Amino acid sequence: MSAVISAQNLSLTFQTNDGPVHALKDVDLTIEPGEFVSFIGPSGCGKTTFLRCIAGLETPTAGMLRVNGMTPDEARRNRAYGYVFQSAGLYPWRTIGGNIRLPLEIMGYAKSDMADRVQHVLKLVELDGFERKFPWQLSGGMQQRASIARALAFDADILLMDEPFGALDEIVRDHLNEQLLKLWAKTGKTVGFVTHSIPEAVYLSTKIVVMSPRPGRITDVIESTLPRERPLDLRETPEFLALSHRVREGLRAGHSYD
Ligand SMILES: Nc1ncnc2c1ncn2[C@@H]1O[C@H](COP(=O)(O)OP(=O)(O)OP(=O)(O)O)[C@@H](O)[C@H]1O
Repeated sequence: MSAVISAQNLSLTFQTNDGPVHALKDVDLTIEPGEFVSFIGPSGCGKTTFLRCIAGLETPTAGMLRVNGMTPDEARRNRAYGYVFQSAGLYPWRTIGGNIRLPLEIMGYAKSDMADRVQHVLKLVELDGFERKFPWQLSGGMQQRASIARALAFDADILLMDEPFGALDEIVRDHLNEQLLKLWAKTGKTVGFVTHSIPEAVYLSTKIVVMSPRPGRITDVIESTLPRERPLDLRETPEFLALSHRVREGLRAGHSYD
């Protein structure tokens, strides 16, 4: 099986007025098809920068990065991924259906195909019936689901998600975590997911990447031992707590508390 994402000695240094910022240093990581990989670490450890490198939105200063065997730039032009941001980023003057359709319109999909795709992804995120609503008529959690639907609409096999549920309350977040796992099981996508939450990372992932800042680097890669089927109460099991403990220890070791 060939890797979906493969990074070797990947570094990215930003030149700023205050001198160089080592956002990523010697990052090595392989992500296989169908994995759900979370990136967790304190602010500034390079989580977003790494996701943006995968997406071809930042250019690494050293090392090798391949996405579906291509350079990130080629992969981006091949529409290899859908990207979900922290804020849903829906256009308020477009309906939910109109927002999901927008990338498809830009890519030149046929009208009937677009209509089918919109229906299909709305169903996947359990928003069927909301096509004609405007974003401001939906709750924060529903808006985030609509933005996931938009990222799914064009069949990219990679889903990159940058703290998509960070701004939501815990109960809504729990629900969306459950839904996301179901969606992942149904679609078989490879997911890269940035979070600050240990329970979220452990609950969702097949692999947890712990990162540390200054320079931004990977300090631990944890293969999950949890089953793929994950009811929410799995979070109270000893196995879940042991994984959480390992993530917390990793974060503690790399944290400077300033
Ligand atoms: N365009 C840029 N120019 C200069 N420095 C940048 C730029 N983008 C990011 N950085 C710096 O690179 C480092 C890594 O940033 P990044 O946003 O990837 O961290 P993060 O782990 O995602 O943080 P957070 O959890 O706060 O989102 C930080 O020190 C940040 O200030």
